[in-house]
Amino acid sequence: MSIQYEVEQLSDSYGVADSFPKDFGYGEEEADIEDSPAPSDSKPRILLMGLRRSGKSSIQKVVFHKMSPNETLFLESTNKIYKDDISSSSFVNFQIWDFPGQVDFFDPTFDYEMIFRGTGALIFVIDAQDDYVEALSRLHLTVSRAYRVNPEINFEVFIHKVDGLSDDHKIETQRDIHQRANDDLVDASLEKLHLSFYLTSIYDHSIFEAFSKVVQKLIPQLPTLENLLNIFISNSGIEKAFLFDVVSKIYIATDSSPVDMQSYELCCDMIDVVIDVSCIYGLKEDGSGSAYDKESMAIIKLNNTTVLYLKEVTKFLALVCILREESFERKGLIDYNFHCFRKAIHEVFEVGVSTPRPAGLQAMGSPCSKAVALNGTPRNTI
Ligand SMILES: Nc1nc2c(ncn2[C@@H]2O[C@H](COP(=O)(O)OP(=O)(O)OP(=O)(O)O)[C@@H](O)[C@H]2O)c(=O)[nH]1
Repeated sequence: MSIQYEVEQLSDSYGVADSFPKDFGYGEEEADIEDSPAPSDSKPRILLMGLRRSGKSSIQKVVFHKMSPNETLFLESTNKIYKDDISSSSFVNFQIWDFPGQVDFFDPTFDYEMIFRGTGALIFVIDAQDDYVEALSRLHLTVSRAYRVNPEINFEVFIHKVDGLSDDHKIETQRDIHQRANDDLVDASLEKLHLSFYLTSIYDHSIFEAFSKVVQKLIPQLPTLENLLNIFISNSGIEKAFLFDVVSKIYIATDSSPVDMQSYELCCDMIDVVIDVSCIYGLKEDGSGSAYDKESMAIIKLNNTTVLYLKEVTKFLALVCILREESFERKGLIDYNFHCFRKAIHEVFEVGVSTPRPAGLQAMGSPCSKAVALNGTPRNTI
């Protein structure tokens, strides 16, 4: 599949970036369990828990630190809570807490009440390539304790390392784990505790897809974002659009049409290409500057008449669209609608969903509602 590649934001220098640009770097801190929480610990958090060697650190490094899966083979075992505050470089304004596999809930110094009270989602990682009886027992202990402290937590189970299983074995393993985990909850009269299950691996996009679903549940503006995307694509002749968190390739929202993994993977690959090329050619000689800013955009034309179109939305978010080449001939219309869309997104996050529809959305419902559809007939959008 040959591709033509136009990148608008190319610097005139050829500084070679030795790593992901600094403004995508984010603070990392290690702390003992006993450490008193710093103010930043008041942020909602996603906890990554599970037995030793289940894959927690690998997931965090691959998703939020652009580590290649093969490098995770050399990760050292975690013996402290590893708190990764990614909000400085990611839309995901959460802290990812990577717990060491041997956390003992009965340790009096372990303040699990403080931990669970500020938790938005608890991800329990199970190594599907290993015997998971002990993992299921630890899962039950963990979620039942967390639920008693904070029943609002979203409980997510990553059935991980499925790359080593056949398709039949994957389905059988998911069914077995699902059945056993829910039977344990019924036995403990915890039927109201809902577990969500995902088949994941760091060696494909399944881990990004699963994390996307986890994060979307924690975004109160999600319905508004989906509505904006639906209006945008229907008035622009676009087939599919994803709102991506650039650093993690998590999509925080998409339009209402079904998500097929091939489209999602194509968009993830486009983000990787754009950021990697921008890291090499988009920075100044001294390595300063940003590989991604409000001028960032990219167009990739595939040889199957599909066009991938990437546009910056905020410092952390990019819109990636998939459309037909003939639709892309109306780029002016698309860019005008994108302008309204981008303005509305900024207002949604500035104003929050609790207030009346922000002006940006009204723009989507007034000038943009006169946006001429691709077939040339104006139609109302809202
Ligand atoms: N095949 C496969 N291996 C994986 C996957 N994810 C992680 N691993 C491997 O599993 C091993 C353990 O990964 P870690 O991320 O260190 O596991 P952990 O849960 O953080 O372990 P502790 O730090 O001891 O708690 C490493 O060798 C990883 O390369 C996966 O999706 N598939």
